[in-house]
Amino acid sequence: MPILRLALAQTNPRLGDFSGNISTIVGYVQRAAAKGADLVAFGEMALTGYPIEDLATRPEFLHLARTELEGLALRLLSAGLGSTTVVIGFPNGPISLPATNAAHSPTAIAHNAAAVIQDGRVLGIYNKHHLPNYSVFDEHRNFRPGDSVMIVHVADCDVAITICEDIWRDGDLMTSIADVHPGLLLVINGSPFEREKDEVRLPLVRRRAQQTGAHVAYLNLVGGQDDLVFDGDSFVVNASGKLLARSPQFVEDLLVVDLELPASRTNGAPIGAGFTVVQAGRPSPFHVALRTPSPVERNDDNREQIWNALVLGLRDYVEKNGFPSLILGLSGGIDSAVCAALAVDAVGAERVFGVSMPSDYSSDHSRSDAEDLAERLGIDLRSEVISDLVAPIEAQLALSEIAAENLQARIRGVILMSLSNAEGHLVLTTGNKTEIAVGYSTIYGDSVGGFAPIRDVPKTLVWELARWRNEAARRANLREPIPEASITKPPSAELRPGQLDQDTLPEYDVLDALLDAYITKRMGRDEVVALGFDAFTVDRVIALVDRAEWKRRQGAIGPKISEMAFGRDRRLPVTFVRS
Ligand SMILES: Nc1ncnc2c1ncn2[C@@H]1O[C@H](COP(=O)(O)OP(=O)(O)OC[C@H]2O[C@@H]([n+]3cccc(C(=O)O)c3)[C@H](O)[C@@H]2O)[C@@H](O)[C@H]1O
Ligand SMILES: Nc1ncnc2c1ncn2[C@@H]1O[C@H](COP(=O)(O)OP(=O)(O)OP(=O)(O)O)[C@@H](O)[C@H]1O
Ligand SMILES: NC(=O)CC[C@H](N)C(=O)O
Repeated sequence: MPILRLALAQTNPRLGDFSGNISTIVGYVQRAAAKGADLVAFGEMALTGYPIEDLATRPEFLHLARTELEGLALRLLSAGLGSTTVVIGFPNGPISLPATNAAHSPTAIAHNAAAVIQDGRVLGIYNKHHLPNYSVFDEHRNFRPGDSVMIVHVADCDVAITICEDIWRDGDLMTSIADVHPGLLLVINGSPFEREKDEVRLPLVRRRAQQTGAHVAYLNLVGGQDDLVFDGDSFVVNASGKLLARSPQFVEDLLVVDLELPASRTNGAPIGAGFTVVQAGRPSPFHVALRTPSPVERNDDNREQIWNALVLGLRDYVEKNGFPSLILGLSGGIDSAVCAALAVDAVGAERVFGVSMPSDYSSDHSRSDAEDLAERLGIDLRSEVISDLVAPIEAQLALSEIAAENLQARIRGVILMSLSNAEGHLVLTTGNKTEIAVGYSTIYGDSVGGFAPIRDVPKTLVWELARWRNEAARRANLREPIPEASITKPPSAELRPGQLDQDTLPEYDVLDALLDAYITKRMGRDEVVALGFDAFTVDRVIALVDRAEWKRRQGAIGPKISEMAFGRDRRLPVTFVRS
């Protein structure tokens, strides 16, 4: 049986940075070729970054992508890497610019595609069949579906190529692939992280292996792109679904494996309508057997995965947008403490700046806990007392009650944005998913900021993550980054004397369970009540959630970690009458 030496390049592209992405790609092909790989695969849209959204409707962008793809093929050839077969995701648009500007056309003009490159040329292109159009995906808006099945003949083996959503759907594509009996099904992905999604992907891939009788190589992107985090976690299973090799999550990686596959049935010759067969590899030279690495030991602790996803999402937002540093208000509470710890893990303590902004109602511990946090994290902390800034506005406008309370949060927002303008920091807004759900924040106040690291993290999970992060530090014999007092104190906005969150909101464990039913599980009011929640509380919470939609529309983006994040995942009208 022939042996295919397969390399999966789990890269972190920067969207639109063709020259940076191509340098990375050439580097990975070089490393893979040095290990004798016959085939090197890159992720979905690894050339451009993913998702490209409406850039897929811009002819100039598509034309540039095509030119860069052809340039990559020539660059690989001139670097002596021409004989290695490369599969890479890119947007496949019209080769020449149309006379009229197709960006104004309502019809998609491009395919979400994978190119097969060898000997300085693009040998073939596979266009994704199944375009996801749910959750965060809008691929029917931006792409046309493909209709041909692709088999690449390489190293005496047949390799079927698919892209991400293709393997999530039963039907003709999977059946057609099974009929050809390829040795390997290669699926290149841009599959965003969600907690527990790995528990869906692996069984799905195993099922496809058994259905097609082929080994399956699942290759994912890694990195943060706006509100999405790609976790990598690429892996290979054999035809019975046994896990052979696996890349780590949340870092770039090159996974090289030897796969003993059935000999090619196509021999690179055409096999009929609906199929594209690409003759790529020459018979592979004699391989010195490779010791396939045993699959990376996975720590299935959900909290660790979520923490790492949040860190990567924040780091890549900062680095890919070129921010030198981060700034956030430190109240001594748990949300700002967790955001600060994430920030330090993402970019290092020297690039994180905290501001304590006490008011007349701030407790002593709000200051001392913020100081303790800053000291533990090794970050800069300055103090800006807000009382003298609040007083004249409050007096001039004769503000009282909620208007006066919110003014304090707004003055803090002004301070943070002013320091951002003056010193160049990106402002982090510290709102968690629970508060964002019920609108428990001051618009243009504590919701001010450019990135929201925990916007998809419910309050009860914020506490769990804080405990996990401290445990991780203890296990490594390091100092716990988050003061215990910030974890155990009752949450308070401290906008009036003695204010507690629970004066206004149900207990957080009840509230989070209720929100999970209404938001994540999309249950109706009666279904939520039937779960055992008090009907009055259900009505009140649902009303708060629905009424806060306008605030969410204006909120900063942040990493998605759940199956139902606010934003692209959950799109509801602002103006509507609830019946
Ligand atoms: N549909 C809609 N479209 C456009 N605008 C709409 C609107 N509905 C209300 N508005 C506007 O919204 C304003 C009210 O919103 P906003 O000014 O935010 O104020 P509001 O939501 O009334 O009050 C903020 C709440 O958040 C709490 N808070 C504040 C700060 C921090 C924390 C914390 O613990 O982290 C909690 C605070 O205790 C209070 O309960 C109205 O004056 C109105 O102008
Ligand atoms: N005294 C303060 N000094 C600095 N920042 C503050 C202060 N009070 C509030 N903030 C900022 O406003 C955000 C909202 O804080 P608030 O205390 O109102 O509620 P919270 O949602 O419980 O947050 P936290 O758990 O961080 O206290 C804080 O996370 C912090 O960034
Ligand atoms: N890019 C895609 O096609 C992704 C869709 C797929 N179901 C996933 O999230 O893994």
